[in-house]
Amino acid sequence: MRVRGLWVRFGSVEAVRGIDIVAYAGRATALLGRNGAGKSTTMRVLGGVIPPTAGEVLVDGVEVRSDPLTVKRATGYCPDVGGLVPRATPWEHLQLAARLRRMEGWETRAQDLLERFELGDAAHRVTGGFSHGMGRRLSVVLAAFHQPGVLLLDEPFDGVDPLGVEATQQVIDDAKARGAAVLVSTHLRDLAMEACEDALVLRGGSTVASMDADALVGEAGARAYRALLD
Ligand SMILES: Nc1ncnc2c1ncn2[C@@H]1O[C@H](COP(=O)(O)OP(=O)(O)OP(=O)(O)O)[C@@H](O)[C@H]1O
Repeated sequence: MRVRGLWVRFGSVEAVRGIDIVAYAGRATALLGRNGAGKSTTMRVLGGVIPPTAGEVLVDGVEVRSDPLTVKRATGYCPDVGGLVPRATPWEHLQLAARLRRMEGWETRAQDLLERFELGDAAHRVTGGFSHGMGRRLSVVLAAFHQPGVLLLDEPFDGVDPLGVEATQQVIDDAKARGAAVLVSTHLRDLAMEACEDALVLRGGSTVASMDADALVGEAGARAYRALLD
């Protein structure tokens, strides 16, 4: 996936100001930055939820504005908030996703993913009654379900317990192993550095650093990251 000069404006607010991203097959990139830096807005454009004001987003050589449906098919997107139907169960969410994508034999994978995320017992409970962490876990399951070529996870670890974090890391590893490009937006630098090879730091809608994730590991990484935020 390649993003060139992405610009997103909401009225007078310039949420994203000319970001470039290259996400490689089989690798994960962490999207970091303070509140309001433009991470979720970037993810929303890549997930096909909002159009870019300017710039180019290419997924497998297809431009999002000219063919948004193909790009949506190729991506799996876990939004930072929302995305779940309160009156539907996890199983119904997966069933709908499978039908829309004409997936054959989806039931085994659905069951396996729900169990990996310890949602097996809740498979037939409406999501309106879910805790925050359960909702996050289901959103990751839904993003990864159809084994997309681009996996977009916006705050996947937020409020998720250690077993859920482990399952999410596993989903990221599986996606990389089958050659997907993964983008993870998060405030949890340590977890991001465990899962990602590359890191991109945003500030005020622009990229302030693009680096090897190793550079942001541990105490030295925390200091380096802090310095980029000021
Ligand atoms: N729909 C919208 N209308 C107006 N302004 C918006 C809209 N969505 C985002 N913004 C603004 O765009 C900027 C970037 O927001 P965004 O949600 O992308 O940041 P973020 O890096 O994801 O922050 P956080 O870490 O708090 O989730 C902020 O100033 C925000 O107020």
